[in-house]
Amino acid sequence: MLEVKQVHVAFKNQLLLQNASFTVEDASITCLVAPNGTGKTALLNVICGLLPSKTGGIKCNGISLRSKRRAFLHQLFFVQNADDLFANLTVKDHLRYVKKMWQSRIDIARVLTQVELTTSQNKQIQQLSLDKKQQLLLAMAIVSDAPVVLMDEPLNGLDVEATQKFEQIFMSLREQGKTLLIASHQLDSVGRVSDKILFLKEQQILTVENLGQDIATQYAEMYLI
Ligand SMILES: Nc1ncnc2c1ncn2[C@@H]1O[C@H](COP(=O)(O)OP(=O)(O)OP(=O)(O)O)[C@@H](O)[C@H]1O
Repeated sequence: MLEVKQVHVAFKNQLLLQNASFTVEDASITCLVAPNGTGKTALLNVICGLLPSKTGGIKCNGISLRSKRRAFLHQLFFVQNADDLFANLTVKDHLRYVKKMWQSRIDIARVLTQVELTTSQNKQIQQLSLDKKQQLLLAMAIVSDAPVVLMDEPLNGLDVEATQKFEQIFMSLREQGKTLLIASHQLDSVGRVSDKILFLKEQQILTVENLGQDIATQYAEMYLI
């Protein structure tokens, strides 16, 4: 379980999160939804220790980020932006690196097949289209075998078929017991895969169970009306 308690994030004159708290249950998919620039990426960065929170604390499976940072980070894999991949390294280089860093036993060849990247495994990142980079980021998360995966806009740049494939992989990871926290603007996908939705509004997190209602309508009521 991921527990975020009373985090506070601000940049210069911009307050993004104030005493924001929520939990993410084991073996679940939680989606983080909010308009551009409200702080979704900042929150993911706080959870994985890349940005400090002035107050509160974060625990993953009972391990505190503040007091046991290394053990905490071993529990997580953060799927960041495709721009953060190393341009001159290959797909396979990235997967080998993750396997080593997370001391994982996951078979890279199997994951390459799962995400349909086998034929691109020896290509450098600079040769890849955005959808292939997104496939690689997802593959890295799977190879890490981390119990908790944070993803920042993993569906950006994907067509309908690739989006469906990603949704299936998210759900199969949940079946395997993985915990996913996904920031996304793709509200249809959010509706199909999430157990809970976190709406970031007025520096707070509002948690809503996904009971099959229309997410776009909820989003409009929350932010547009
Ligand atoms: N390192 C930083 N220094 C200063 N301001 C920052 C920094 N990182 C983000 N911001 C600002 O914080 C605000 C929130 O940014 P963030 O990227 O978290 O939003 P977001 O909800 O993820 O948006 P999007 O949906 O567009 O990805 C933005 O106004 C951004 O310019």
